[in-house]
Amino acid sequence: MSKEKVYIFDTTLRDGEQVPGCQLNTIEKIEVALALEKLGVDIIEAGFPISSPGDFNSVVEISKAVSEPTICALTRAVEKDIEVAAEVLRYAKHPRIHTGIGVSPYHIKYKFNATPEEVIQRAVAAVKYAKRFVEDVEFYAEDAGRADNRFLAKIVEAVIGAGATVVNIPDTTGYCLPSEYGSKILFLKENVSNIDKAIISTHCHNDLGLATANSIAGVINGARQIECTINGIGERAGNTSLEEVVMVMKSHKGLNLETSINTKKIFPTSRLVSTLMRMPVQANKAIVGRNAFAHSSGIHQDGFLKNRETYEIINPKQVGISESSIVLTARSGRAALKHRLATLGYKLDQKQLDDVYAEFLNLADKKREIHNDDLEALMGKAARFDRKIQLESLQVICGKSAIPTATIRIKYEGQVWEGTETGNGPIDAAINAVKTIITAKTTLEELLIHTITRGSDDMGKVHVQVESKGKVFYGFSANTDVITATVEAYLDALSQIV
Ligand SMILES: CC(=O)SCCNC(=O)CCNC(=O)[C@H](O)C(C)(C)COP(=O)(O)OP(=O)(O)OC[C@H]1O[C@@H](n2cnc3c(N)ncnc32)[C@H](O)[C@@H]1OP(=O)(O)O
Ligand SMILES: CC(C)C(=O)C(=O)O
Repeated sequence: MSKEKVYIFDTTLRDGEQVPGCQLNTIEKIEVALALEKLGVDIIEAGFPISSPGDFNSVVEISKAVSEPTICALTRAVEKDIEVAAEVLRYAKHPRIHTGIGVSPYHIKYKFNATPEEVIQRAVAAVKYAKRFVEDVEFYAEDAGRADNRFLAKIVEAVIGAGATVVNIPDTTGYCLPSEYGSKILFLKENVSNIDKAIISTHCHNDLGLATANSIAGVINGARQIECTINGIGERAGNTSLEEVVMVMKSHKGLNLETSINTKKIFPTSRLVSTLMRMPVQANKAIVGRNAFAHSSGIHQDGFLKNRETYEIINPKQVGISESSIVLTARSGRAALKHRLATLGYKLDQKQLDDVYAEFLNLADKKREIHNDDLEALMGKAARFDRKIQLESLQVICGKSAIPTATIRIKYEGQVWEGTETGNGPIDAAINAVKTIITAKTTLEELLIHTITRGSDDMGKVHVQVESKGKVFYGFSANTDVITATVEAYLDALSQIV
């Protein structure tokens, strides 16, 4: 059975741009419009031309720049709005006027102080007026989500009779449950005599987090256009997210619905909109969030590494993300650690892996995320697990007005030794404390401490150079505590001398 097409009506530049702080200039809007064209959207709602000279100009320029998608301009059921929209759309290859009026009891009573019959008359008059200028006229029944279904059917039938090519049934306040919204669309399919002459469109807001679910309920029940935005931006809690509805339809083959979206362009378009609108995408946002394809717990990572589909329903490449990621944290297991170390060129046997894993967990408990350079540091350290002199404990007193003092316990030749010494700083005190135990004649020639600079919780890496009897020995360690790292690096070098 061939799939039915669902038209994607993108309103990022109209409903999305209504978000405080997300306003774009004309050049930025053209950039987004061109990206939407490449993405494959069918309709771009470019703006509300009567609202300001800037918006007027943007719709003109977008109409000139974009050739494939239909360019749509929003209006109220007001003649002047429609005239202005018609004027800008003269430049569009495929123009559409989107006009409409509020249809819920709240809108009819409070916004318009009108009767339902008067609202129907204004709706019909607006559609007829728009038809004078363009063939393609979409009618929106604002707040249809809270409107009485019988009244909605009546107004929808009247505007289709007046020439509307698309009827938009917005859940303006994001109130509906998916079952209610789906039934509303079905009700229109079954109770509007001329419904087959128009396409039914969904336009669902996300006030209860149900925008995607409601839009999908809409198409399951017969709507064939979804209004949506990149990253789900829009008035208040946002609009339906384009990437979500498109990927729901692509993933659920049983729905038998398709869109003309080039899904590989989803991620780049999401980033472009986020950057230009200065609107970060939440990390856990479906499809395009930073964590949407990131696996961070051991059981998931192990399953994912055995077979991607164990924990992924979408291949990230399908949406333009090059690969999934494995984030190493204290919740990661050996499988993930082994995998990452292998990508860094380390092949470990089980014993080595167990040893590094123990060190890894110690570090991961202190840091939020373990990066490759942390692992390189750990591996440098792990290679020396079997050093002759082991640090058992270290306690340092330091700070302003304190005499830097270190007490150290080290294990050497099966015995534990303790020493305490002062110094001109905590590192000097710790090295002096070691010298009270390991008395071999050595010179600490060089001590290099550097941090990996991801923040104050990062690891310090320490390299030392120790001279003994004319020969130079190198020691290395890494630790979130740089004094401990320094002593370990020093003991690493001494282990090669004694
Ligand atoms: C559901 C949506 O419409 S989403 C789009 C929302 N986007 C915007 O509002 C942005 C663009 N809006 C604007 O720039 C301005 O609000 C304008 C230019 C449209 C109107 O500005 P103003 O003339 O100053 O009116 P104001 O915004 O204060 O009030 C809106 C008026 O439009 C009326 N109105 C609202 N919706 C409609 C409609 N669909 N059809 C007819 N009239 C409407 C209101 O009843 C009110 O009229 P009133 O002053 O007679 O009570
Ligand atoms: C103008 C209409 C489509 C709208 O944005 C809404 O009802 O939310």
